[in-house]
Amino acid sequence: MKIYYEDSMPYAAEFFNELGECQVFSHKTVNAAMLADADVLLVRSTTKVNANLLSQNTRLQFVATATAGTDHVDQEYLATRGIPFVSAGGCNAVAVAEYVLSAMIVTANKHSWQLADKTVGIVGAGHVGTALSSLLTVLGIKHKLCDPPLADGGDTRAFVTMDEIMQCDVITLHVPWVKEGKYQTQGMFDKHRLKQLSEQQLLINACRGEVLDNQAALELFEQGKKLNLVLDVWDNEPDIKLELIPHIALATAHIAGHTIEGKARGTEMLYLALCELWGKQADKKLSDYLPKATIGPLIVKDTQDLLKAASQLILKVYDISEDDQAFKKQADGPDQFRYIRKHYPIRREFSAIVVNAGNFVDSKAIYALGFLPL
Ligand SMILES: NC(=O)c1ccc[n+]([C@@H]2O[C@H](COP(=O)([O-])OP(=O)(O)OC[C@H]3O[C@@H](n4cnc5c(N)ncnc54)[C@H](O)[C@@H]3O)[C@@H](O)[C@H]2O)c1
Ligand SMILES: O=C(O)[C@H](O)[C@H](O)COP(=O)(O)O
Repeated sequence: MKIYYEDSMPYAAEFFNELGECQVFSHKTVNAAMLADADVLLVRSTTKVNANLLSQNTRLQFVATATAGTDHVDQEYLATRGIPFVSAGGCNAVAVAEYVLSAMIVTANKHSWQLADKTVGIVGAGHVGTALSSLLTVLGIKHKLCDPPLADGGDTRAFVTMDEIMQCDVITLHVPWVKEGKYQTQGMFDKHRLKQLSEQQLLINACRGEVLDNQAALELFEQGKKLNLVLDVWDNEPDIKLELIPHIALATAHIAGHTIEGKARGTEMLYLALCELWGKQADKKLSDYLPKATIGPLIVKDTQDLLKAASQLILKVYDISEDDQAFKKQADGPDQFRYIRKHYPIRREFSAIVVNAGNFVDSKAIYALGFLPL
């Protein structure tokens, strides 16, 4: 069996080499002829899987993406050919939730906000929204969820409307890119919604660029509107609107989910799916491959205030302002956008970091954020 996988999938050789004959490709050069003899195609979000790419292949029996988002895959087309498709929903939910926390802490420090007094509006209560909600609950930060598809489907959590979300101090977007229909998300934050935001609010987009109208944001900034935006994702990546970057409070290159764990979990999920499809015993696991963290053990300095103590720890593990500075310095076109993503430094999740909570008044809460006890 020939297994083709994208070169940006960590540990793909370790997971797939024994399952078949592996071929590695880059999204920049992959084409229909190259994939003509593939039995299995494994991608990340940078490879567009469609009729054109698969036009010379008649033997594919499995396509999968090691990502949460699936907008780069023409699933209708795969269905017409009866090719099963799997995605890695949830693989990087914790990474994105930790990214959002870092963005909130950096913003709070910059503007002397007390996060304990703020309310966070989470749009999209799937894997990422739920992971973020859990972290905010541990930290005692008030938050609201908006997810009409889940509400309509019988999810019993308390949901609010978008109008209520618009009143929140922090609004963070975790929806798929849906181009049309009842639950359309494309252009969800259009000029009308962006205009309603005040300088006191923070809007974070770490889902898909097309959910927030980038052109409208640029026009508002150019008219003098003050908006507090954190953007990890951009309209039309990698060829993004460079003029928008200087206006963005924290700007990053679609790396919110790029912890080692987040990316590698995606690979592991596809390995498990392929083993299941072929009725093979899965005998490999991610924990055998992940390196030990180079940070830590960290020590909790503050002994009383959970938010203060947690914020210090979180910024030691992941300080988004470092990514923001590097991005603003380097991003000058599509090649550079790709380069920054491909050469993203090693980032770990809280679960890889040992913390000595010492005499801290609420050590259970520290470990509930995911950190490892000493
Ligand atoms: N920046 C990154 O690195 C990164 C990482 C992971 C995911 N993502 C993006 O974030 C999205 C969410 O990830 P996830 O793993 O939580 O996906 P998910 O599918 O688990 O959750 C998405 C949620 O959005 C809800 N939703 C759909 N339409 C909606 C609407 N109109 N209004 C409100 N809610 C709506 C769905 O019901 C679902 O619960 C992904 O689709 C992907 O595009 C980006
Ligand atoms: O949808 C996802 O899972 C994320 O956007 C993911 O982080 C994209 O990363 P990429 O596949 O582009 O490396």
